[in-house]
Amino acid sequence: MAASTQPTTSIIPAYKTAFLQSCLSANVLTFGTFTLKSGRQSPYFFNAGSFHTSPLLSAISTAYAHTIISFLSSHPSIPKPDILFGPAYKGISLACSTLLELYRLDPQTWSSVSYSFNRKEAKDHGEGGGIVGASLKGKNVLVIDDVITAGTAIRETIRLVAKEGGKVVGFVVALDRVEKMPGPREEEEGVDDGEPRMSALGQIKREFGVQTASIVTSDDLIAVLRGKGDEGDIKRLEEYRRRYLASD
Ligand SMILES: O=P(O)(O)OC[C@H]1O[C@H](OP(=O)(O)OP(=O)(O)O)[C@H](O)[C@@H]1O
Ligand SMILES: O=C(O)c1cc(=O)[nH]c(=O)[nH]1
Repeated sequence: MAASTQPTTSIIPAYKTAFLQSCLSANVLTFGTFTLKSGRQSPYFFNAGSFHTSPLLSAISTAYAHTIISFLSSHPSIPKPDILFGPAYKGISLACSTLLELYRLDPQTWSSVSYSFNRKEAKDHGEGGGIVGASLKGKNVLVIDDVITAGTAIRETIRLVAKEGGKVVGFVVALDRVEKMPGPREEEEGVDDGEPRMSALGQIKREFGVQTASIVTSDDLIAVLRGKGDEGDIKRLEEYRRRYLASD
């Protein structure tokens, strides 16, 4: 039989399209000059805090829940998580609302899973300590966060979970900015040396053996923005991406 000459089309899952639409309606992407956690100056910023109404919170947690379910089913070696952990601050509401959505979709699997998050400042009265929700001791922890850029936050979280006696078994973000890891010069002086480097997400996989997934990447966001956003904003975004785009 002759090979088909039809171009192959990839099917985008409905939850991903719905999530991208809700990113547009929530104006989750803003343009300007933003100093990131890594110190990079970015012309765009993904603000997960924009998902602050019930329909938007439901849209983002539905997208996380479907991503997590397909992530776990495509990585059968990942042990069943005991905890969904959301790093402060933005991870907090995301972990809580996503756990509810996972329970709604599959109560049998998710009813025994707890949420947990850290305090940025430890509390020295009442229950005290730096963790709110379930204890991490001896637990398999699935981390969910809003965005990954240079990977500083997930490294801090892996260290924190280990200090609390748990083990990070997976990491899921809404947006992978697909940016390269900072080199030594960037870490010391904040200056990019122009060398190609692996993405923060790829490096986390390689260094810690932690499997990762994202709902969308910056490519997906740019694709939906094209033709809708301001030309100058998109041009600056693309210039920035050319500079920091990861090699993997
Ligand atoms: O991959 P990275 O370079 O670490 O950047 C991404 C991290 O930066 C932000 O955290 P931040 O602590 O700034 O924000 P928040 O308190 O608003 O959650 C964001 O929520 C990610 O956790
Ligand atoms: O790298 C960051 O700090 C960062 C980037 C981004 O797009 N959104 C965000 O909340 N933080």
